[in-house]
Parts: sequence; structure tokens; C-alpha cells
Amino acid sequence: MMTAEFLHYLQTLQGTVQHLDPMSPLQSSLDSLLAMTAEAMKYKRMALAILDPKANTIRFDLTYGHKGPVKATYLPGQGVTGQVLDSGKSIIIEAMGNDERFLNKAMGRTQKELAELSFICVPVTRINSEGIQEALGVLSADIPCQTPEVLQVHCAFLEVLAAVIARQTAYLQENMAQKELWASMGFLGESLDRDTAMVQAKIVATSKAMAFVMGQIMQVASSKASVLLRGESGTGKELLAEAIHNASSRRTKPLIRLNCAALPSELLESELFGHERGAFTGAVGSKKGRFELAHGGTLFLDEIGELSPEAQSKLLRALQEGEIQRLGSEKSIKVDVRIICATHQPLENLIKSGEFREDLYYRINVFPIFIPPLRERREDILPLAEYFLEFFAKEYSKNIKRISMPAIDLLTQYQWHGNVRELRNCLERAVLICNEEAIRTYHLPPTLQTAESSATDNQLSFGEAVGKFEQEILVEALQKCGGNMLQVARELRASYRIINYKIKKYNLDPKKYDGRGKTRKP
Ligand SMILES: Nc1ncnc2c1ncn2[C@@H]1O[C@H](COP(=O)(O)OP(=O)(O)OP(=O)(O)O)[C@@H](O)[C@H]1O
Repeated sequence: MMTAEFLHYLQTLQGTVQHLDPMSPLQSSLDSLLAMTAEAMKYKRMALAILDPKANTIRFDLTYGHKGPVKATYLPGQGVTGQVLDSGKSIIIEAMGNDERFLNKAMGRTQKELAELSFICVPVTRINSEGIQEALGVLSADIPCQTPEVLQVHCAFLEVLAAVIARQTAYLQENMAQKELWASMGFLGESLDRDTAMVQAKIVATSKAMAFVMGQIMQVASSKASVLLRGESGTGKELLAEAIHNASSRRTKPLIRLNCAALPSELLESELFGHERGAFTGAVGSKKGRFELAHGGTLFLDEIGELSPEAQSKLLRALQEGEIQRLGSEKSIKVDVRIICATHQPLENLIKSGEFREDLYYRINVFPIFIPPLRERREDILPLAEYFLEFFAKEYSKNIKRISMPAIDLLTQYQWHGNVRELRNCLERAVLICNEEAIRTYHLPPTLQTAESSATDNQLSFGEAVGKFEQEILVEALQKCGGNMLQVARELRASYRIINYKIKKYNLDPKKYDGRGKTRKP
């Protein structure tokens, strides 16, 4: 191969890698990556098709050179696309028009194009948690007919590109699964896109563990079965109780909440069951309890382990007989209420110590759902962080678009003992103090950077941490300024001498960043 050609391949690859590095929104960053590659390599079309594991079909998620969404899908093994996915091996079609394997199902190529184009299709794979290579999808390109040798080189180039985008493709595949989940949660029937559903349900559930939880929620929502949500504080129990209610036929009726730990036992009973005038000192009028208020709907009892023995007996009666009595009244009132309880305590231990009634436990534990702590479902951390970033940026009218890569590393390594609530608070604080277009490590609380709090043991000294920040700022500026150090100095409001010194100190190569300017569209 000519040196010039080789250089061109490398430069295009370098451009694409840099393109992916700053965490701009996934779909649009991959979209522009396809466009950039196709233009640089003179490909007529490019496509990334992803396997939808649930439906077992291959869908075209991103395309370049094709107007509108591609409706056609492939089954594994079907056509070139399906065969590449199935076998995990690339296929080169030298002439589209002369090869039976080529179905031309998706892009509607003309006869003229079929006569003039070659097709290269390579697998996008990753090593899964069991160490097995699995196919996520395929990357393909339509390329003006070339000699077999040249096509081989393009194929090798596309295989490297496929490896580069594997992580992003895995995210897209997970998003796909979530989209379906939303549609099925569906807020009954209508299919929703992820954003609409998120606004309605406000639940991010990318990990397999959370997808399982959401599946259980869908399973139980339509029944009247009592649900017991179990999980550490801040894992989202209340949010899920809301989701069960919203996905049930009771959604037009009230969802009433009561935190059993928030009130002393005397008040708690009157809150739950209501009271008549004069039932106790201070009961100047009669009042409906939460049970009555929830009639036809759902009652969510948080921290159920905190109920007093008296309240437990009354609750049991209400559940067994479907009626309650207000405090100070003999009259029974019929109530039709679905109960969802939540606890972070092991109720079984409270039963052993005589603090919780076993018969009540069986009543409320008809359908237990365990919500794993955030540290056991790390795939949810980044989508949650992005969701909270978007939410708080809007709330505080800040123009923050993304989270820098080093900050993502810190977020995903941290142990999150306060679970999603702690992550939410962390992002809210970061958005408040951030005046840039990205959340960076120094916008995150220092607790995220200590070894005890993180899943890794790479504790940084003060000097190392400062160095890391400096490097991060420099790399971002070099990327922005296409490696031009004078411009970097201006951008960072520092002298050229200092920038030159720091760049040498951190062993950065400004030339590495000027390729981007060349390969990018003007
Ligand atoms: N999967 C999720 N997607 C989006 N937001 C979430 C998710 N899980 C939790 N949150 C948010 O995290 C915060 C804490 O959640 P929530 O109050 O439901 O937790 P909890 O388990 O009921 O906590 P506690 O036991 O302390 O009452 C809320 O602001 C909630 O909206």
C-alpha cells in the first residue's frame, strides 16, 4: 500500500477516535462519526445495524447516505448482514449486483448502484461479563467497486472502526431494550419514545438488574396484589411505587403516601384511619384517613417496619376485611385500596424479635420486589447521571451539555452508599457550581476521589489530583483548538510559555490534535 493511502486511513481513524472521546450525546456523536468516515473514505453509504436481543432482529439504528429511517430488519443468518452477525466474520461483496447473498432489502439501491458498488460488512462485538465474545451488531459500507486487495484494506479499516465504537454500540443496544420497556410499561397501550416515557415515569433502568425489576413491576401492576418493595435507602422504592400505580388501572384514582417513620404512633393511626370529632384531645373536627383518601386507588406505606403493634393490628384488619374504622367511631367504612409497602429493614429479623407481626408480613409480602443498590448495577450510573444533568441544567437554566470522561470514571467507580439519591444530589451540586459546558472532576465532591469510597484503590495525592485536573483542561483545550498552542494559551488565559511547559510536563503531543481539524467537515 502507498504511504499516502496508509496515512489517510490512520488520520481518518484518529479523527474518529477523537470524535468519540468527548462524551457528546451518543446517537448524534455516532451519527457524525459515520458521516465523517464516509466523507473521508468516499463511501457512498454507511450503516450501523444493531441486534435487538429481545425481538432477535437486526435493526438499522444509524445510517449515512440514506434519507429517513430504515424500516427493513434482518434476522440473524439472513442476508449478508445476518450472516456477519451470526458468524462474527466480515464479508466482502465485490459487486452487489452479481452476488446472490446480497439481498438489497434495506436501502433500496438502484440497478445502476448495484452495478457500481461493492459492499463490506463487519461485525461489532464485545466480550461479555462471562468472557465470551458476543455480536452487538454490524457496521457496513457501500463503496465504489475496487480491486479485491483494496477492498481487503477497507475491510480491515472498518474492523478497527467497529472495535472503536463497540462500547457505544453496547450502550445503544441497552437503550433499545429500555425503549421497549418504556413502551411496554407503556402507560397502557401507546408506544412511547424513551424521552416521553422518562418524563412520565422518570425512571432510568438500563442495567439487566433494573430491567428485571421493571419486568416484575409490569407483571404485578395490573393485579391488586400487595407489593413489598425492598432495598436500601435511596434506591428508588417510592419512584417504583408510583410506577406500579401509574401502570395499573387505578392510575386515574389517587396514589396516597405515608411514611410510617415520620410520625409518632398516636398520630400515625389517626393519619391512616382518620378520626371523629373528640376522638382525642385536639380532634376538633372529623377527618378522613389516608385509607379513605386512597379509596379506588393505591396506598403507599413507606418504612413499614416502623409501624406500632396497634397500628399493625388495625392495618391487618383493614387488609383482611377491606374495611376500616376511624378513631373514636364504631362504624366500619368499606375501602377498596391497593397496598404497596416499602422497607429497607429485614422484616424477618423484626418478626423474630417480636416487633413485627408475622401474619401482617405474609399479607403485605404477596409480591416482594428487591431493588439492588446502585453499586451492584453500575451500568445505571452513567445514564442516571446524564438524566440528572439534563434535568438540573434545565431547572437551573445552565448550558451544560455533557460529563467529561475523567468525571465519568469517578462517577462509575464510586460506591454510592446513598444510592440514586446521593447521585442525584451530587449532580445537582455539580450543575450549580459548573460554569462550563461540561461537568468535570473538580465539580464533583472530593469524597468521590478517595480510595475508601471508590471501587478501585487508586487514591491520588493532592498533587496528583491537581495534575489530573490540569491535564484534563489542557487536553480539552488542545482538542478545541486543533492542537494550536497559541490558541490554547489564549483560550486558557495563560502565557504561551506556561502552556508549553505544562504540555511538556504531561508529555502531551499537540500534533495529535491537529488531525481533527483536517478530517472534520468545515
Ligand atoms: N431509576 C431511577 N431513575 C430516576 N430517578 C431515580 C431512580 N431511582 C431513584 N431515583 C431518584 O432518586 C431519589 C431517591 O429515590 P426514592 O425516594 O424513590 O428512594 P427510596 O428507596 O424510596 O428512599 P427511602 O428508602 O430513603 O425513602 C428520588 O429523587 C428519585 O426520583
